[in-house]
Amino acid sequence: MAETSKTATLSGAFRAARDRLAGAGVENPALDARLIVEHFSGTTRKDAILMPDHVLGAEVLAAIEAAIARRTVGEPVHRILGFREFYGLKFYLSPETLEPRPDTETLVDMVLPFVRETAEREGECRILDLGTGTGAIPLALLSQVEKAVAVGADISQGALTTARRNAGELGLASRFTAKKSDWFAKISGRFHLIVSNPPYIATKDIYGLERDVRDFDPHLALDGGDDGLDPYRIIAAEAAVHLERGGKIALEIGFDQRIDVTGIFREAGYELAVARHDLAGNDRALFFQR
Ligand SMILES: C[S@@+](CC[C@H](N)C(=O)[O-])C[C@H]1O[C@@H](n2cnc3c(N)ncnc32)[C@H](O)[C@@H]1O
Repeated sequence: MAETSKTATLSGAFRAARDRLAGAGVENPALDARLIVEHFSGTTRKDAILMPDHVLGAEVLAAIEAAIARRTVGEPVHRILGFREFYGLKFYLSPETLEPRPDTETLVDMVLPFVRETAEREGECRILDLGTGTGAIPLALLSQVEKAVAVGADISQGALTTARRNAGELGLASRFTAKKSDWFAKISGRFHLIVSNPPYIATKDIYGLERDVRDFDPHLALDGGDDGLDPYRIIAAEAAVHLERGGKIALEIGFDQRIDVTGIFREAGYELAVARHDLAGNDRALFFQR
């Protein structure tokens, strides 16, 4: 990164970073260079256009250099920045949290009308998110529906600390409770909506995943057991006593799991009400009712 160290302007730092990432074979070098340079220099896209000759100090250049070095060896750009945007909101990450993915916005879009209608009709909508990670799903819903409240459950204490932080940063802490629980084990009460993006990769497939997922997302967030379906079986078997009358269950699934997951929930007495594709056209979200 010697070139960046010598280059003290905003545009120079960006070019050097982009060229370094391109040389290392990073997939979107210009985008990642921009995210890194902007973040560590505290500048915006507008600054890059309006003041390309803005001089960056030695400390900023050193931080950019360190970040570029991490990116060249495969660390995902949002892990380096420490946050990722989801549903237009900023979510801080930690080693214990999955990076929330754009595909999961499909799930939020699918359930949002139900959350709004329930909140209007009942005066509130109580949501339980199983395996909450950063809190991305329930916090996105709370940001859209003022009369909604949520419990975000996770078995990982580190994830819950991050989810609590995100709720606070987003001004949603008064309507969000982070709860340590092995699925339903410590959950009490009934909810209008149970939502989950559980770990759904078969154990044997984890080592074949893309390196940025396999090496940087926590395996606890990925591993769904022998066939990837264990969490769905638990949720299908135990959800009923936690659902309000007319309550629904919404799940993210792997691209090839629609038939299996629908079968698991049918056997437990649910019918598939809605199925949604993600932006790539893959099956991604299922909505069940009794
Ligand atoms: C695929 S990640 C989803 C994270 C977040 N909901 C999202 O969509 O970005 C699955 C989450 O389930 C949690 N998890 C794994 N096993 C669990 C269990 N037995 N009980 C509760 N949560 C669990 C993981 O810690 C992880 O946060």
